[in-house]
Amino acid sequence: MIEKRKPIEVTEAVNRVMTYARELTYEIVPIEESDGRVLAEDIYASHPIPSFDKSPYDGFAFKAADTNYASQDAPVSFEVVEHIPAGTIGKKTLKKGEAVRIMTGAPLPKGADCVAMFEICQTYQENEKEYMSIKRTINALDNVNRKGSETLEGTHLVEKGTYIHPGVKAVLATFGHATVCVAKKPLIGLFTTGTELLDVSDDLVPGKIRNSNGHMIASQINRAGGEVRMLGTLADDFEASYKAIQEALNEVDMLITTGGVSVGDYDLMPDIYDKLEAEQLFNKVAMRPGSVTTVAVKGNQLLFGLSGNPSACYVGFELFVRPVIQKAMFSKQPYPPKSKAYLTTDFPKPNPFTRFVRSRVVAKDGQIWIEPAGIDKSAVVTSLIETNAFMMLPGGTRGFKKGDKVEVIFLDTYQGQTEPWTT
Ligand SMILES: Nc1nc2c(c(=O)[nH]1)N[C@H]1C(S)=C(S)[C@@H](COP(=O)(O)OP(=O)(O)OC[C@H]3O[C@@H](n4cnc5c(N)ncnc54)[C@H](O)[C@@H]3O)O[C@H]1N2
Ligand code: MOO
Ligand SMILES: [Mg+2]
Repeated sequence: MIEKRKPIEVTEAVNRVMTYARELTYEIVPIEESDGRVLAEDIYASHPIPSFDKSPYDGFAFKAADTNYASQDAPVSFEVVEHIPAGTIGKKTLKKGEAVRIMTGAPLPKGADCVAMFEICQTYQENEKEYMSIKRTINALDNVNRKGSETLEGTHLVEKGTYIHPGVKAVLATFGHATVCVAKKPLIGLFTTGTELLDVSDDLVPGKIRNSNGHMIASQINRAGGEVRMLGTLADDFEASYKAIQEALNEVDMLITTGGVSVGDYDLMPDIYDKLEAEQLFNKVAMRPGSVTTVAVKGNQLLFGLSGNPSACYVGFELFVRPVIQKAMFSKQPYPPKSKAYLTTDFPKPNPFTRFVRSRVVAKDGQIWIEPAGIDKSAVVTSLIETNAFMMLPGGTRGFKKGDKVEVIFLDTYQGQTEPWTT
């Protein structure tokens, strides 16, 4: 008789794991290499934006008061005393009746307090001098992009733990961050286990399968922002596996194994954890797939024993490993965001445990819809092709109907949420 495992709720399991999640360290990289990294520092505005009063248009700058009596019948004329391209400071201080020809982005000259676009100005020459006339009044500060109007100096703009995407990068460049302080990627060791596993380049032979979990999890680690150390495949041999895992722990921040966590004769991971004297946080979770997911901790290192079944392995990673990676990289929103969507089709399966259906989410006619991405079985790999979300169906329910509103957990996003969602 094997020992019967006691399942715990998913939220409880996530919370137990997160108790051991800790922030790691940082490194400095050139801004060019910061895409997809995570900020390890808060970013403040080191100067106002704009940093000077500037023209938002190609046109003329002058004193607004000079147009007080301008009208269709009584245009007001200005002598154009200077041209100011962007990047150039005007030399003149404008006097009454004078204007400068100014380009978008150029600083307003001294004495000017407004801009008029070319389109509402007439230009002409007289006695080799350049003039501009205008037929309407302009108010002071009209068409002036004021210093600090976008951002005041000292404003807290980007929070430590933010994923660096093109918008964040633009702000980093704006404030002169040629190098960026980013979270060091947590180094995650990865073993696949199973005597049945072939390498991706091997020919298929009877009874064996190619190792898909290794490449899948490596890809999930990369997507989550971690760094993977591929440690290879372990045959189902206790001593060799124990030794390899023990040694690997010296080299990585955390360790993932796939397979060998259930109750089979060759499922060695539980005994390996025992021999390592690692404390098992749980070995059964009230979820499908991935119920056999086992997480242990040795010292301050987490050991994730993900299921061997591909879909279960995939779900186990997203629910338990990804938030730990996010936390390691200073994220204040480490959990995948949850919302609601409408089911496109009946889902008649009863759910004794909380079910995480690999699903495809689409926005259609102003609503979010969700549908299973393929066969809903733990051993299935092909349903992962179109998976961009999990449909989270609560335990104890008897199936759902087309049009029902269900909970959805998004996977293809770098914006997480602060609190763990509850099942
Ligand atoms: N008597 C019971 N049997 C099983 C139970 C149970 O509760 N009682 N749970 C089932 C569930 S649920 C799952 S999920 C699996 C979990 O199995 P393991 O995590 O122990 O994984 P393995 O036995 O090593 O492999 C399971 C399955 O996955 C294939 N596999 C393994 N590694 C890979 C890989 N790297 N790439 C692709 N496929 C892989 C392996 O060949 C097996 O078919 O246990 C059930 N059994
Ligand atoms: O761990 Mo199993 O995936 O629940 O099917
Ligand atoms: Mg097994």
